[in-house]
Amino acid sequence: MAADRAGPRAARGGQRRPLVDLGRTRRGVGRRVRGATGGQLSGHHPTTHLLDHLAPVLGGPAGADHLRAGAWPDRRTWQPSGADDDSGRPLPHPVHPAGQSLSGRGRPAGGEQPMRLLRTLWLWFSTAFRAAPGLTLLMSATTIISSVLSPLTVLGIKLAVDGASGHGSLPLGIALLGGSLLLSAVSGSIAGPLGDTLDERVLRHVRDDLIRLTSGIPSIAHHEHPELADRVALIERDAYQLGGIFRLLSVIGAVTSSITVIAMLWSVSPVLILLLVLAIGTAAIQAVAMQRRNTLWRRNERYRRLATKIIDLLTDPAGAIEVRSFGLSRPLLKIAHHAHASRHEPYYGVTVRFARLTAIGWVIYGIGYALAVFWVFGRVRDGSSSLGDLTLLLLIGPQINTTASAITSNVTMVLTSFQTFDRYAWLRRWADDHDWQESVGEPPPMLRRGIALEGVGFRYPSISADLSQIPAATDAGTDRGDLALRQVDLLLPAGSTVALVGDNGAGKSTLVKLLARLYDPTSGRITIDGTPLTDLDPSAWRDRISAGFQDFSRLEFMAAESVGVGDLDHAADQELLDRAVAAGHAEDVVDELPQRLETQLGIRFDGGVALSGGQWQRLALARAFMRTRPLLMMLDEPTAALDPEAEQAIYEQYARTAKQLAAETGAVTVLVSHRFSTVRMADLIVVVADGGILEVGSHEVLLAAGGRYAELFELQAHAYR
Ligand SMILES: Nc1ncnc2c1ncn2[C@@H]1O[C@H](COP(=O)(O)OP(=O)(O)OP(=O)(O)O)[C@@H](O)[C@H]1O
Repeated sequence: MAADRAGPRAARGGQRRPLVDLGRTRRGVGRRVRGATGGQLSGHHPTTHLLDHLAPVLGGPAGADHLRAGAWPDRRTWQPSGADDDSGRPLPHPVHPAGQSLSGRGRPAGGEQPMRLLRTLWLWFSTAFRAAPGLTLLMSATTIISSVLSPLTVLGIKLAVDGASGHGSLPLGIALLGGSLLLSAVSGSIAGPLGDTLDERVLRHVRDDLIRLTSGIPSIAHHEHPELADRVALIERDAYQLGGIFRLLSVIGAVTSSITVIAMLWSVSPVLILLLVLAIGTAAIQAVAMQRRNTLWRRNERYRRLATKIIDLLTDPAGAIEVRSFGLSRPLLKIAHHAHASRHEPYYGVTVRFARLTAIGWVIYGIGYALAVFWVFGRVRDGSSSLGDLTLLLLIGPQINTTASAITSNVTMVLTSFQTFDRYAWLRRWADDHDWQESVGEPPPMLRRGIALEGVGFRYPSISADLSQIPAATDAGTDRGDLALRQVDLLLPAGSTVALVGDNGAGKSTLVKLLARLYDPTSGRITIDGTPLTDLDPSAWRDRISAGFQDFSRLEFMAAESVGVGDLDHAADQELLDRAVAAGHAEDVVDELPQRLETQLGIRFDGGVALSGGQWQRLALARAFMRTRPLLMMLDEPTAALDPEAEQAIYEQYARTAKQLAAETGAVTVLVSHRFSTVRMADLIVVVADGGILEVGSHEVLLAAGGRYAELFELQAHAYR
């Protein structure tokens, strides 16, 4: 069987779906395996499977023999996909490196470019001022002052030497020298600590803003798109570069000091300007190397995310059992090691290559400088230059390469910071464009007609190659293609309980997520009593939803909070809490806790207690019962971790709550379940298949119709007989 499966895969050029997909942006990417997932895994050693699937992600050979045999793949052949290998060879996957294009895939049109530049510069200025206005002004002044001080010191020495040898004004030289040394000492002593403090304030400000931006976006699309995830990770990583605006001013400093150096060299002989040119050329090689390394870091961000994910998996107690029992620790570590290597090795290659070039450059500069000193020495002897000229050249020698390095490294730093700011600005725009601010309507106090899906089609954002396409108004074709849902027309009548059934991957949970407006449909619309869901304020709508999910969160708070956050406005209402705990059949769980609802959950906290999967699920269910007037109650296989007795009790509770809510608010209860004994209690059963609706009707009607529902029901009933 395994061999059979390997055949077609091999024929497709080994393009297998990676287990951890971090950067693919084409059709089919990001979709979970549908249907017989277990079948796919069987026949493979789990480790082999894992490595087979990860190989394309890492850009290595599709097979995992090299790892199975314990042999490391030749890293020279392991260029990460999309990586800049400097060889000009075509790269295996057309990866869209994070941070290259900032609005969709293409570069912005010519007219947009200056505006974007101005917006980004404005963000740079305003970020520092918002974070620490006084400090920013002080640091800016200090930076400008210090940048002219050191050349002035040298000029002061030249004047003093010339004055002492009777060729100029000694007092002026001494005054200039003393004044600049004094100022230099003062500004130097405050610049360091102040600069660090300013950087730290800006960093904190940016981090807070990032959290606000990403958690403030009402949709969850940005958590799922690999390119977006890369960008957010890069902004977080490079946030320190968003530091004080004084860094931008230091470029002005570098320019002024180079003008001073040029003037001083010119005063000795214009030929000596060549020394500065030579130094700038060499420093530019250094700067290009730094840029190359930065580009590599950015391009290979996906490897860092992969390695981090693996380390998290290895250290997370929740995954520990599977990792250990499948013997995944070693292979996972190897993969993490390779991910790191794929990220670091090209970096080292660039570093070594450019280090050689830079060394040669500085040797040439050194020889040039020595020749210049001999030449000026000769001119002093024949009287065409003064002793002050020679002193100036001797003193300015180190200044020349410091100035050259300062110019290039400042320009590089500004460009890099600019790119980071550009990404930051892009994220802010993206958050702005996706904040659904235009949705301001309030949901009705109670449902009269119901919730309707009209021609709803949906493609997951992770499948959109282009970030600007989230959400995209694309057509829902007849072929499912990339669509998780296609042309769904369905009315969920007010006051009804609707059960969604269907195979794994049919689209049931996707429907539920759209009802909660975690995403907007790609086509078609959802209406609430005739009002488009997109017109309703997303928070106001979510305030009227209560939900229990299969993938519930284990909120390691105090037990009371873990339940209470189901309705934040009433999280401290003891009566509500007790009612919700009773409705979620979590009383036993709470009774067993040492301080009942006041107990800290989670063993990683002081005095925290561990709960079993079922106990966590009961608390999650209690959370779902906190809201008292929902318009929509969604239960997506919320009892998977419960024993059959508890499950039955919970469903009876749901039925009672659904009836009560139906009478009070006309609420719709949507239930996703594979258990037909539960499903049959629903008023309406919807059979979902391949992203569309196959059958709709009551249990009796569908059974009599003898279609897919009847088939599935019989199958399960037979299994229980
Ligand atoms: N976040 C996601 N990004 C991309 N594709 C997704 C995502 N979640 C689900 N899909 C894909 O959408 C399709 C429908 O998935 P959905 O979770 O809705 O199925 P389901 O009917 O709830 O399945 P199950 O019974 O297994 O829970 C599947 O093909 C799945 O691979």
